Amino acid sequence: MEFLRYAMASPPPQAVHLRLLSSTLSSQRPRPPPSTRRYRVAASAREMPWPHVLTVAGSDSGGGAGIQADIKSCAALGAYCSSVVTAVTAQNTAGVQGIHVVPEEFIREQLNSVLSDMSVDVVKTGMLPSIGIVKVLCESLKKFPVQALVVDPVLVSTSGDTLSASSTLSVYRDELFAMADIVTPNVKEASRLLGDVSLHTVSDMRSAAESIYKFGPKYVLVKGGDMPESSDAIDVFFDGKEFIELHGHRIKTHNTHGTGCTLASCIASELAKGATMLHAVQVAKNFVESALHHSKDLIIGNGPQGPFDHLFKLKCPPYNVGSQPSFKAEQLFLYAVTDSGMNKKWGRSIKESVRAAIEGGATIVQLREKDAETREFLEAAKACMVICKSSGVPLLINDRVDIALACKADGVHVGQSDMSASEVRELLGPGKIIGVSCKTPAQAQQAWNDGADYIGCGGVYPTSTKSNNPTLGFEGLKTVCLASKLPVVAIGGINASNASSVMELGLPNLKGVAVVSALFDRECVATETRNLRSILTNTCSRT
Ligand SMILES: Nc1ncnc2c1ncn2[C@@H]1O[C@H](COP(=O)(O)OP(=O)(O)OP(=O)(O)O)[C@@H](O)[C@H]1O
Ligand SMILES: Cc1ncc(CO)c(N)n1
Ligand SMILES: [Mg+2]
Repeated sequence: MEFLRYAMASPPPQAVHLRLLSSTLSSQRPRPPPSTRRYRVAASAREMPWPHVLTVAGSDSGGGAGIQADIKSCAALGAYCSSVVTAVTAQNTAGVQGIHVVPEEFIREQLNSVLSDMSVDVVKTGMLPSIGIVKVLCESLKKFPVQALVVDPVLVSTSGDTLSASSTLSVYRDELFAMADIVTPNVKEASRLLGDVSLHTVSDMRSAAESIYKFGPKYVLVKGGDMPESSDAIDVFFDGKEFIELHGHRIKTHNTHGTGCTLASCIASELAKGATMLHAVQVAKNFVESALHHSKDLIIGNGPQGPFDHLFKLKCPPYNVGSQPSFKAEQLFLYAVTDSGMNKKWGRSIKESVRAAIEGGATIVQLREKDAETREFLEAAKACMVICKSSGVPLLINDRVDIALACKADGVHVGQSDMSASEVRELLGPGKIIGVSCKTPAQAQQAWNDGADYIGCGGVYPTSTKSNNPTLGFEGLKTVCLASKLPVVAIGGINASNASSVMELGLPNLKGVAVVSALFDRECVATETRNLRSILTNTCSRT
C-alpha cells in the first residue's frame, strides 16, 4: 500500500517523456510526503540493506568507461549504483569523437532526485566537464552529505582526448578535493593537477601523492597503469603519513579502456559495504587485475584500446576472485605446512592441526596431503577453509589445483615437478596465491615469469620430511634470495632452535620460515607455534 501511494505521487510516464523531448528544465516535481518516505526507507533498510553508490560521470557510448563501467563495476561487487549523467560522449575503441555536456541545472536536478530520495552511501565522480558542474556537485554534497566521496579526476582519456576543460583544475583542487575521502589520478592527471610537473618514476608518484594530499583529501592514490616501462602495474597510496606501493601483475592486453573508472567505482562499492580505505583500494586493484586477465584476448572494435568484461565472474563461477585483498608478503612470516603422517601419529585430524596452528599464531597454512583420498581430503580442506577464513589466515593446497578450486582455497603451492605456476594461474585466476618451490636463481626467475606470488626455498637444513632432497644451506638460500624478484619463505629442517639464525641472515626478501615437523610432530601444536612465533618476532625486532 505504501508503495502504491508513493508511485502515484510521481508524474505519469508520458509527462516525463514530453519534458525530455522538449529539453525544458522543469520545476520540482511533486514528492511523497516526508513521513511516507521515512517509513519506506526504514522498513527496507531493516529488511535488506544494499550498499549504494551514486556515480556522477559521463556516458561512454562504447560502454567500456564512464557511467557504463561504473554501473557494471558496482554490480560485480554487489553494490547498487544510481547515476547522474554529466555528459554524453560519442566514443569507441579509437577515441572520443564528440562530447555533449548536460546543462548544469539539469545535473542539479538529477542530483536532487537521487539524493533527496534514496539513501546513498558513497558518491563517486568521473567526468565533470566544467567549473559550473563541479560547483553544482559541491553544493549538492553539502546539502545532502554522504558517508564518503571518491573523486576520480578524469581530465584526459587514455586516447589523449580532453574530457574536462583545463579551467576546472582550480575548482577541483580548491573545492572538490577538500571534500574528498580519496582522489585517484593517473600519472598524467597528477601531472596536470600539479602544473604539468614531469612524473616518470615511482618516487615521482610518491611526491605527487604528497602534493595532492595537501589540497585536502583524506587519501590519495596515484595510479601507474600508464607508466610504460614497468613490468608491474604499480599504484602509490598515501594516507598523509605512510606511502604504500601496491604492485599488481601488468596484464598484457589492449583492453584497458575504463580501468580508472572501474577502480574508483570498486573503491566506492567496498567503502559502501563498510571497508576501510586501504582494504577497499586493495580489493579494487585486485578486481581490475582479474577482469583484465579474463578479458585479455577479447576483441570489441578495431581501435587501439578496447573495453574489458566486468562481469567475468559470471563466466567462471568457481573463481571467487576479486573479493580478497591481494597477497601480502608478510603473510609468509610463520608458514605452517601440515603432514598427514604426523597427524596420524599423534591422533589428530587435519582440521584439529590447522586450528591449533592458527591458535598459536601461524600466518599462512598449507595442506600437504600426499596420500589422502580425494573425497576425504576435500572434506577436510573445506573444514580448514572455514577456520582459516574466520581468522583471516590464507589457506593454500599443495599441488592439488582441483582440491583448491573445489574448497575455494586462497591458493596453491607447487614444486618443480608439478604443474607450472602459469598453468596453475590459468586455472585459478589472478586473485589467488601461487607459490613455487625453487632451489636455483633460474627457477626463481621462471616462477616470476610464470606469475607466481612467492617462492619457497630449501631445504635449508637436512629434513626427515624430504630425505632425498639436497640441502642448500645458508649459501644456497642466500643465492636464491638475492636473485629472486619474489618474496621468499625458507623451508627445510627449520625449528625453534635454528629459526633465528635463518632470519638473522637479514636477506631483504626473506619474509619468513615454513615449518612442518617443528609444529606438527609435537604433542601440542598450538604451544610449539606460539613459541616459534615469539622467537621469530623477537629476532625480527632485533634485526
Ligand atoms: N595492463 C594492466 N595490468 C594490470 N593492471 C593495470 C593495467 N593497466 C592499468 N592497470 C591498473 O588499473 C588501475 C587503473 O589505472 P590506470 O592508470 O589505467 O587509470 P586510468 O588511466 O585513469 O584509466 P582509464 O583508462 O579509465 O583512463 C590501476 O590500479 C592500474 O595499476
Ligand atoms: C565518459 C568517460 N569517462 C571517463 C573516461 C576515462 O576513461 C572516458 N574515456 N570516458
Ligand atoms: Mg589507463
